[in-house]
Amino acid sequence: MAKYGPDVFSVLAKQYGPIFRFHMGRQPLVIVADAELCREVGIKKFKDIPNRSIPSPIAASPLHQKGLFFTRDSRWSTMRNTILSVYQPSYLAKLGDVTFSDLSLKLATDVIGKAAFGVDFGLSKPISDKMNHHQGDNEVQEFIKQHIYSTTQLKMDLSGSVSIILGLLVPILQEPFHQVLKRIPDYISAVTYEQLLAGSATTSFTLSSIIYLVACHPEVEQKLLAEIDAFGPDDHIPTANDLQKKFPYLDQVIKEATRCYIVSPLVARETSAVVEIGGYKLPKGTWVWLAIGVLAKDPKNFPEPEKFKPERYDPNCAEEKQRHPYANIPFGIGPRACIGQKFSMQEIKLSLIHLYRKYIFRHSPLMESPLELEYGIVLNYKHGVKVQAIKRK
Ligand code: HEM
Repeated sequence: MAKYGPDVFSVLAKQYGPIFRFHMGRQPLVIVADAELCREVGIKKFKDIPNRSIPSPIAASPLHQKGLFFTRDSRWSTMRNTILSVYQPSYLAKLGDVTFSDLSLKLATDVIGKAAFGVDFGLSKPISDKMNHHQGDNEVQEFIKQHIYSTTQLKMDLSGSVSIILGLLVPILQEPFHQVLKRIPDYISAVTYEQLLAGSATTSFTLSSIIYLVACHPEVEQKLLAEIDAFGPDDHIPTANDLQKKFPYLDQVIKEATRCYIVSPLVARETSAVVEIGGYKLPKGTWVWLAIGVLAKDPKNFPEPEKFKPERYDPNCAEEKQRHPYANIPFGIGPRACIGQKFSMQEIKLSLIHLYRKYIFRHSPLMESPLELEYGIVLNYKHGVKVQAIKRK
């Protein structure tokens, strides 16, 4: 099998069309790579395909199966409603000011730490502050260190055989995860840990993508800085409402960056009854994987899909008006979509506003070009996004 890398589903979609069937061993699997069909799966047929089915080190842990990702039906909906209340925009406003650090994973982990656990991990504080900061239990610090290690070091090998390509992990890579999960009952439940897992690597990847893309598009940078500067002086902190309404260009930049670098190229479901999608009758127990990474690069909806053009999301632009509403769904689709969407959008906006008020960024000569990606728990930058920060004014 050729070495495909993260674009494996684009290659398969070109070969087999927007919906194609597979078997993984005896497990029937359907891959969907078209906006309209994804809508059908996500909304119309949701009742028939409620739970996830991507094999992963997370799914392998019996403890984690108690979390939101892998529970079903009424238990899932009770849990989800409880958790959702934490991630309302007004809740983030109450958390106060967040300072961006060059390590966005630490920043994102800190923010979730405060929101989900009410604990200040202090990861993104300068070292001098950390010395004075109440660190609490050493074991908690050790747990967080392991968490950061697991989120960055776990790899899915997408260049191996089909079964590996389709998401199975080399068992040895599961070990760091098991180490982390073993510690959880002492501190927090599986559900809260899930928030940390789902909310840190994803948000950090998106922040890094934006910094990377804006740094090599001076016209975008100029427009973005103008919008941020026009909001007011540096000590004028935007409210939740300001973030939603007063930064339309920043919105476009974030949407376009999540399209160019989609953090989770696959979204998964499993049929719990016979169901018909796109003319196929799928038996109960079929895995349905939505290849949302392929959608995001579909030239029908995004002409010149490889180009970074935030203006394509301008509400007045013809491209935006004609586009299928589910053409780019980086947070998934339907009742089972990401619970942290609004929360992470606010977190990303607030971080970027703070950041661009003080700095602009240029690519470091130490960074490879083009950037190399790899699969971890979600998509990740293989060698990181390396930039030089230049102080403004
Ligand atoms: C840029 C940031 C993020 C991206 C791109 C992202 C993406 C996703 C995607 C694609 C899914 C699967 C949706 C589906 O199956 O239809 C998902 C689910 C989920 N996300 Fe996020 N996510 C982000 C941030 C967050 C944050 C900050 C949190 C927590 C605070 C979070 C918590 C969750 C949870 C708990 C689920 C499972 C929901 C369920 O099964 O009902 N995510 N996310």
